[in-house]
Amino acid sequence: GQAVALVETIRRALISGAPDPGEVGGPLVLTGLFTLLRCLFLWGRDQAANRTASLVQARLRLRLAERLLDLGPGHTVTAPAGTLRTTIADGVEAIRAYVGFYLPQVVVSVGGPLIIVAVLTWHDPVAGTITGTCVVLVPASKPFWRRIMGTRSQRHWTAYENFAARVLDALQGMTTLKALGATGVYGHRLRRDALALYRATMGDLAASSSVYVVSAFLMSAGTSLAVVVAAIRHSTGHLDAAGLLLIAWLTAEAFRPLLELQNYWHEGFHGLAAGKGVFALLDAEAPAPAPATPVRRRPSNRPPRLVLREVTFTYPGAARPALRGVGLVVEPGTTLAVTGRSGSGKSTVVTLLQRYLDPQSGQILADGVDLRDLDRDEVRAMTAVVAQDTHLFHGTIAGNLRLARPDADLAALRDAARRARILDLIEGLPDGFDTVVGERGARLSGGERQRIAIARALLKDAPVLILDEATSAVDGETEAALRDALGELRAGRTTIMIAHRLSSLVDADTVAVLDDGDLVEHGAPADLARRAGAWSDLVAAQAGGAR
Ligand SMILES: Nc1ncnc2c1ncn2[C@@H]1O[C@H](COP(=O)(O)OP(=O)(O)OP(=O)(O)O)[C@@H](O)[C@H]1O
Repeated sequence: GQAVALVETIRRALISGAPDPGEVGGPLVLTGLFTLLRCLFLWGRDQAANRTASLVQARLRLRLAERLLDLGPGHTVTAPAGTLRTTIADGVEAIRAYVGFYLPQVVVSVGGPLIIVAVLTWHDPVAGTITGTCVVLVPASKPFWRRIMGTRSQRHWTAYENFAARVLDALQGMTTLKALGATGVYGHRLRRDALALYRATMGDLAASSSVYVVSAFLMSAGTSLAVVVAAIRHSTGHLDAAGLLLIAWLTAEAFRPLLELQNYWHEGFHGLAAGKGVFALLDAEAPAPAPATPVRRRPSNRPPRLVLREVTFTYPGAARPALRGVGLVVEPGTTLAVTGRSGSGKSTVVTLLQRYLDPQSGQILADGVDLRDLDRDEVRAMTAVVAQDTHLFHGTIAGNLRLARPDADLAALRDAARRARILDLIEGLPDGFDTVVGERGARLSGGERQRIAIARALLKDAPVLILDEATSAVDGETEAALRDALGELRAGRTTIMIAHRLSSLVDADTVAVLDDGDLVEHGAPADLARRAGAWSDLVAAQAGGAR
């Protein structure tokens, strides 16, 4: 519209040689209106694109976060945290360009040129045919490029994910790397990954600039050809000067959306490559899927009787089972201690009890109900864990404690902290419960973090308690105090306690000794001590080690 009105203005003003303001005024106003309308449409397009892209991004992030939380730690057994981070942060960002700019531009690039070519053909069939042919040729060459671009973009994305995962790993393991003096070796790996990323990026860019050059050539050639032919037709009297002007303008306009699409092509392919990771995560099969019709265990706050019945579990990709036909019973309110050599399967018992993963065969029952049939929220609510490596989130101590019970008031927090023998320490800090603990609780010692975990478990007040090397990070004096706190925590709960140090198992009602995934001994500590079995061997080995 803009082109037609402007050419009409020029035709009336200059070409016809009669610049009558009355005659020129109409098309001139129309030109102004069309120009304004075009600006408004462009603004509207950008607004709509940005809004759509932001909405898609926000919803995708939300769904991915929900999915990740739903998949739980069982999923990270096979997917490195760095890759997941890249998928959620950068992958969704790349999809923004695909959804917000590339896809709308595809619509514009199909609709716009079609309309313009139709107007051109109606005006001058020869110019219309030439422009139409070139307009079709540009996208027709795309399938060939698509294959090359698709592979290159995927390679680039994979290299980017690897590099990002490596950097995150280095940041998380910085202390270990420094302590091992391995920063050089690791730096070398980082350099190798960075170089691979550089090569993949260059390959990707080379492919995309080749596409750009070929398409730009087709577009320029098409425009020039149409104008040259129109000029010839003008010289032979088939076309007037205004018609020539209109063809020159409209031909350029017909290619403009294609040129703009070209600019988004590269980003579009990044979005596609990133999309694979995003959709793979959304479609990932839950390692412990929710039951179709969940069963409720009532009353759910009563300590349950836990039974492991012939449980066999093999980690994905592992050559041999981590647990083989393990059968155990933990009576309500009693404590079972699980011990055994390193790698014997103790932590795997804990992982299965929390239902992060499901055993391939056998069952884990709580009051006779298979964990697989329980509502997953109930399984999570049923257990509190105090682990060897307590994770504290960046934030205040109160915030970390309230993760266990969001509605806990200060009095409840103080009570839990007192029972976990950590109240004095917290109140001695400059901001008390509002002290920020730093990322991963870096400002607190291992023992202090563990006591905060005990306070957290006390607040959660779950009927099943899992203690995974709970007193490993504290000195002898604190351990004695902690043992009291843990005794209090264990009261009235079904407890599974994992420990290497046999001294921390004396409070257990029963002991299970694992060896290489097999349950080799099971019974009361006093009975086991009388037998010359695996337990006695462990005691003897530890006594020897101590000596
Ligand atoms: N994510 C995993 N993928 C594959 N194999 C695993 C994985 N986690 C553990 N394993 C293997 O399963 C077996 C049991 O491991 P588990 O962590 O349960 O032992 P553990 O008795 O808790 O050891 P530790 O006392 O050293 O913590 C080991 O052989 C271990 O190598």
